[in-house]
Amino acid sequence: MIRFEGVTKKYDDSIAVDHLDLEFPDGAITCLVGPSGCGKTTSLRMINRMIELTSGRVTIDGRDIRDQPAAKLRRGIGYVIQHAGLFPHRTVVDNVATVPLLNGWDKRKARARAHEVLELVGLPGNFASRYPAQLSGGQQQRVGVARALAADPPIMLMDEPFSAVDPVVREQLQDEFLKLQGELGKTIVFVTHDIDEAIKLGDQVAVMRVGGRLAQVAQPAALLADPADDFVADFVGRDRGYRALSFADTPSLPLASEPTIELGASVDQARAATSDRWLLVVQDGRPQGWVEPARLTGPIEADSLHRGGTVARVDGPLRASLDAALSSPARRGVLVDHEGRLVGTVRAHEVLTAIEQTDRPRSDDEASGGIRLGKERG
Ligand SMILES: Nc1ncnc2c1ncn2[C@@H]1O[C@H](COP(=O)(O)OP(=O)(O)OP(=O)(O)O)[C@@H](O)[C@H]1O
Repeated sequence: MIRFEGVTKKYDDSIAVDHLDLEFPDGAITCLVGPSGCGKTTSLRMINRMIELTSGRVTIDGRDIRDQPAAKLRRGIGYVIQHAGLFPHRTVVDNVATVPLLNGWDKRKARARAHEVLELVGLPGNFASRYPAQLSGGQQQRVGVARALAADPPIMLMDEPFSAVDPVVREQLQDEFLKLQGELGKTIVFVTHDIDEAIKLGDQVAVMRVGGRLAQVAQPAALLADPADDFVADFVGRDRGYRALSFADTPSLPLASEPTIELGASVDQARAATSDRWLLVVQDGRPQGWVEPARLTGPIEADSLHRGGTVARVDGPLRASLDAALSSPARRGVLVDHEGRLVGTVRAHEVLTAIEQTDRPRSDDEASGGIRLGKERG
């Protein structure tokens, strides 16, 4: 457990972090989020003593971080930054082997470990001998994460690690990161200015305000349901009610059975299957997309499908079901089981009725028993 007690950082004429009291539980991701200049990076860097605090105390497992040399402290703390910060003249494998080598491992063992963690972050063998410039932004970030993991530190500090890549890659990196964390269970401090990222990744989210003060720390669902004040409410955004649905499991929705047609079926078969404008196409029971039978000119092929519309897991969050209903050209949201097989369809108003009947996320979780780890993620 990392603990901040009255931690303050002053520069000549300004306060970057002001009496911060905060706990970062073991095995959990704590996101520090807030507007530019609110002291997120300063807080993060005080943990590995890249920045020395002015007053207060930071402890790791009860031990003051100033009780040991900074270099030794840092060996137990991985550090990932925006743009990865890789050494441009070293190959990927040598970049990743850096910390194990510094820790005194022999070269062969360090490289073997580097290959192992590269595999973990989804960069198989042939990437190892490339140079950073020969990788995409997303791949460079993966190398950055691999490098931080190489010495298997219990703590990882991550400073906007995914913010320099495009939104699609970012989402992919976030998903992979959550999966990896599910296996590794590190204690992670994750700085971001993006509240959506904080809510998606954090087991707990600490919102900071300019002046380096803590505005609120809570689990994501509680933060959305019950922001402490106007600043937090504004920061988490006006659509927070909708986003809170990510944490509400789908109660039993009134599912309708949906007529379907197999991919490859003829025009006549499609027209006979429904009198509705839209018909759902499946392959081995798995929804593929919608067609309009009246417009078909030949057998149903993959590229004649209207692919608009998401599918949602029947046991997933309400937000996904609502998305599925709203994005479907047929206005019927497609729900599938854990293997992607069609279970039925639901309409938006039926999801909204279910939402009306759902309890709002509780905001007093912390008070009633500490933070809950390994929450379901929506
Ligand atoms: N070396 C320094 N000297 C003086 N002031 C500094 C120094 N480093 C940071 N600051 C100030 O401390 C405050 C907090 O900076 P910090 O980088 O921690 O913010 P941040 O929340 O990480 O911002 P951003 O999201 O823009 O990176 C800012 O007002 C910044 O200008």
